[in-house]
Amino acid sequence: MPSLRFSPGVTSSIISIRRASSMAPPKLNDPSLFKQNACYVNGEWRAAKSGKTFKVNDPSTGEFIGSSPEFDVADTNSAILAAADAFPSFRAKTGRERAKLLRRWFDELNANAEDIAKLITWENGKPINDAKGESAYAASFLEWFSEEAPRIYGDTINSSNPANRIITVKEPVGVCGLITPWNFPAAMITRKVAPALAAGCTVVCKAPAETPFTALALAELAHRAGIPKGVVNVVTALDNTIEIGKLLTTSPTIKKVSFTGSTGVGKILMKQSSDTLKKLSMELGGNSPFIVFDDADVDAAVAGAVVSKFRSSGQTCVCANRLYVQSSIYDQFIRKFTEAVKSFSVGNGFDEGITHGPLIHDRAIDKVDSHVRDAEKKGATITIGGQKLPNLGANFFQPTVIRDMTADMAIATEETFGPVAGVFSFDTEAEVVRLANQSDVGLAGYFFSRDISRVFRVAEALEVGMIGVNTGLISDPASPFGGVKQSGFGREGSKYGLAEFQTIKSVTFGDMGKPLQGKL
Ligand SMILES: NC(=O)c1ccc[n+]([C@@H]2O[C@H](COP(=O)([O-])OP(=O)(O)OC[C@H]3O[C@@H](n4cnc5c(N)ncnc54)[C@H](O)[C@@H]3O)[C@@H](O)[C@H]2O)c1
Ligand SMILES: O=CCCC(=O)O
Repeated sequence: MPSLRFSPGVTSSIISIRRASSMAPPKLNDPSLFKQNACYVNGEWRAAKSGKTFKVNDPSTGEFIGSSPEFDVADTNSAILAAADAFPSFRAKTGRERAKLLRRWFDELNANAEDIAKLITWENGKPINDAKGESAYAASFLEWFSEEAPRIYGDTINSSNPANRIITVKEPVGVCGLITPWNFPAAMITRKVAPALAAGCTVVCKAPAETPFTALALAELAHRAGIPKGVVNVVTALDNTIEIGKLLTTSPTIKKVSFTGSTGVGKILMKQSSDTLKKLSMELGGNSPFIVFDDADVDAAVAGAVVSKFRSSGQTCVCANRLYVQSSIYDQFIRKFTEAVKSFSVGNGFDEGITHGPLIHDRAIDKVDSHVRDAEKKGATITIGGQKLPNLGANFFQPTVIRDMTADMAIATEETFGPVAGVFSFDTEAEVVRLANQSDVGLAGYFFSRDISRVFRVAEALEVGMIGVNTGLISDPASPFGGVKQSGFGREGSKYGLAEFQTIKSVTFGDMGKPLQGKL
């Protein structure tokens, strides 16, 4: 298919259009990883009892990729029962045994990374190099938590009663319901499943309807790694999504729900979970501020803004959404940032040299377009991009930079989730911190500065769960990932990610006698 490249010196014009090598489906090295019409339940591949399926289309071409089962409540309940049956023996394994299973899954994923990347690009649209990066990122959670599994520690605590002794034991919370989004079809799953298994939990994962095939391929690799039947179950649905969400949040068998997605859906799931008082992790939407102070290295800030804003065509929850640049370097930043965006190549993620793919669907395009039109109408200036790209396909939008943004524009308060960088100007540190914090959500925040006291001041003042200082990329299995305010609660990755799947049991030993006193 055609691709579009931005030309230096010309705003948003096409300088190269070339044909893709082939519109044919990608060839997998191992075609058996492409699981159609079957979900993974109790170690087996099962169709929906109703026989119903839903269609999955390539967001780049609109072409049909394949069908996945439309699981209903009864089908999903069988997965919950399988996870419940598997729980007692899986929790009884030692941490070292669980570590070995996770490590084998990690090895399987790495051995099949090329195929997993192809599946990601096919159903999500991101460029193949980004998809390879995601496959490695997904594997990194399996590796990280394989290393955490044997290192689960409790405490010994001094009791208030001199005759007592207290210890704590970390236990797996139980059967977990996991719901993940399409923007990282592999990594959002392993970031939940790996700590769950490390802790000794079993899981039912509801894969997103846009990207089920990556999820099902991960299940196949878990199977090959020898993960016991029922420990990992992956179900898919489109029309029955809401019913399955209700089941996962109301079933008394499920003890924990971990959700990644929008704040609106997170609130619904949290309400539904209240009757059974489930443990919850909510990784929800963001509206990240990205601040450039005038003492910053401007070139580094531009590079950081490019990666933070335009990674996955702006479809990550930690993407910069509001860029604030200090007035004395505003014009310089805009010029360099616009130049950097001109070097992007937009097109089908399988094509050579493509840096940015499509958005996931037409609703995403409509939202992006409405944000751009709103800013334009209210007086902002587009320095590059700003239009849909129908020549490439229905889901393509030009990477866009907009200057002279003001607080009344939609981008100031709403997550765009697309390739649009709205750049605001500010004068003082206090002003920009106030603006940055004027948001209901608080997932990530970024700023560039070389003043060490400002670095600490601003990092402490921003109301977000994660901060990048002089970097636009903060994702790392070693770092706790999660938000504050209406970006949710709970952390993924790191030792805190494991704790989300554990409960703490205290054991008090009475009648232990008084400590020895006097001269021994
Ligand atoms: N904080 C994070 O770690 C993180 C990561 C990725 C995406 N996100 C957020 O996700 C949003 C984009 O993803 P989206 O538009 O697909 O989000 P979404 O909330 O619409 O969907 C996310 C997942 O939830 C499922 N879902 C939707 N409604 C449901 C319901 N009523 N019951 C059960 N499941 C339901 C969907 O099928 C999908 O699998 C953005 O707001 C983004 O910031 C957050
Ligand atoms: O979109 C959310 C996840 C992004 C990441 O882990 O870097």
